[in-house]
Amino acid sequence: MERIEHIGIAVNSIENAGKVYEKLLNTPVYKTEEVKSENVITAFLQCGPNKIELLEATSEDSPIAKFIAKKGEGVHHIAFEVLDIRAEMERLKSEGFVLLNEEPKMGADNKLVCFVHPKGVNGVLVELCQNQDFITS
Ligand SMILES: CC[C@@H](C(=O)O)C(=O)SCCNC(=O)CCNC(=O)[C@H](O)C(C)(C)COP(=O)(O)OP(=O)(O)OC[C@H]1O[C@@H](n2cnc3c(N)ncnc32)[C@H](O)[C@@H]1OP(=O)(O)O
Ligand SMILES: [Co+2]
Repeated sequence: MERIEHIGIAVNSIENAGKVYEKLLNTPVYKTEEVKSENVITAFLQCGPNKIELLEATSEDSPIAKFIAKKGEGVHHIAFEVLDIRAEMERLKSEGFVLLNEEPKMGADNKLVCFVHPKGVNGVLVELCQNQDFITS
């Protein structure tokens, strides 16, 4: 794992939360993107070397809608940057972690992503993400 790439925050409204985080971090939302496969709209703000990813559900069966219904708005996941996502997925599987997708899938910001079940990580949903530029195979 290289570094924390982003922290994902589940919000009811990207528009409203975007304004709050722009004030908090004193920097503008630099990108918004819909990720249809996850049923979310995302908005990104840079915070030093890391990013904050705001996530709004686009449907009731979105993981974000389910999370907010249970726990309310708040920190949803921590994403770690990896150089070789497939190798890291194999390593985590061999360590007994439960992966939520068998193959890397496309996330926001041109990244390949994989999620690790929160039950095995002390209640924290973990995302692995690899910049597409790092793909070697
Ligand atoms: C935009 C793309 C990408 C990026 O590029 O950055 C993203 O970040 S997408 C983010 C949204 N996508 C995901 O979260 C995908 C992975 N998540 C899942 O597969 C599911 O949400 C889940 C984690 C497997 C939970 O789904 P499910 O089992 O259907 O929901 P439940 O509500 O029944 O939860 C079971 C259990 O897990 C706890 N839970 C759920 N979400 C979280 C969470 N984010 N952090 C911590 N714990 C979580 C939930 O509370 C339940 O616990 P118990 O009640 O104790 O059983
Ligand atoms: Co994320």
